[in-house]
Amino acid sequence: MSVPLLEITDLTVSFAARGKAFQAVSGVDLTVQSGEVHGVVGESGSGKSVTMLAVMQLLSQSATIDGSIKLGGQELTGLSDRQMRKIRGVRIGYIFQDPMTALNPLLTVGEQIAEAVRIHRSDVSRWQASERAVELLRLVAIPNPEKRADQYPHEFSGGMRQRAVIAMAMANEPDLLIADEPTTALDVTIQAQIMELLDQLRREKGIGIVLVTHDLGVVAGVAKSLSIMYAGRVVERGLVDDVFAAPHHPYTKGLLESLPQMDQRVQRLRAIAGAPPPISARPAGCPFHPRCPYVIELCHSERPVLRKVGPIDVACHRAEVVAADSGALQNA
Ligand SMILES: Nc1ncnc2c1ncn2[C@@H]1O[C@H](COP(=O)(O)OP(=O)(O)OP(=O)(O)O)[C@@H](O)[C@H]1O
Repeated sequence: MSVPLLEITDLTVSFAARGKAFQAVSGVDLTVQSGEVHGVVGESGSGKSVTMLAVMQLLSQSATIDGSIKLGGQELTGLSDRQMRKIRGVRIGYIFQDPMTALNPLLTVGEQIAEAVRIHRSDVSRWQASERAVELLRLVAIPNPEKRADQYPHEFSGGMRQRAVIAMAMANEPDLLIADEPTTALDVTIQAQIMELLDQLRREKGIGIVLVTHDLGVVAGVAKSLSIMYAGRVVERGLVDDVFAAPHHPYTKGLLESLPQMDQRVQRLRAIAGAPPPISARPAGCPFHPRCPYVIELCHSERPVLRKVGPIDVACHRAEVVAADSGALQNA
């Protein structure tokens, strides 16, 4: 097998507060291959963004990173700021949640994309960069890109703005695109169009994409593999088809059951009761145990580690029972 595009091994990120260190992310392993979309899914506070910001080395000074992060085999932890600048925006493109924070309201969209090109390429003239901006707007299927390049962000709709941000992230033909909740602020139809665009970039450019989201439904159509995060850890991972066919972790099963489905037989959606724990108060044993319908005594004291059950890696003492229930539901 070729070298993975992104290989995170045993990543732990801690934040210092009031003289103590709290782990936001603990022992995370994550692998993304070129040409695939990998979904990273979990509720707010599960550590998705912290993991991705660790890859970009954009975490605050109070963060300590342990473990290994390799891009195409090259270790990123320990690189200087100067070295990381050559990786950010060039080999890795990052799409933030809210396009308005990524766009400067005072510059035209074309100027901003051109700037993203020129910041890393001193050999590109102003004129060439403007041409490239138009080309990139065309790549992300913005109609009439020559005219659109001269407009300001407020003249774009929400979906168009997100396309412009994707164009900016693609400016230097990165190998990896990290999309952090790229469709949260958009309505469902536009969401689907943005997902289609990301999938098209994957197919045409062969890039790897990490799609960060709290919504399992978003990854369903576009990701090949996924990691489910809870309380700073990966609790389940595998191919999307396998996980959807029979989730092995009660948390994943809960996320799936709270999704609206087209062929809805169960009329009422079930949300997972309770809330994820804050980093300062993560429970002993399995971090999900206070919310888990499958909880047994063991879960209070012993934290389950990821293990292989069928085609899936899962961190749950009761994975076999959960999988059997999930499979039974599918076949009902
Ligand atoms: N700079 C920081 N200092 C202290 N704690 C932090 C810092 N940044 C993040 N955290 C904590 O780390 C945990 C994980 O946060 P993270 O933003 O990665 O979650 P997330 O899964 O991406 O959620 P969301 O979907 O809300 O962005 C949270 O409990 C958060 O409060």
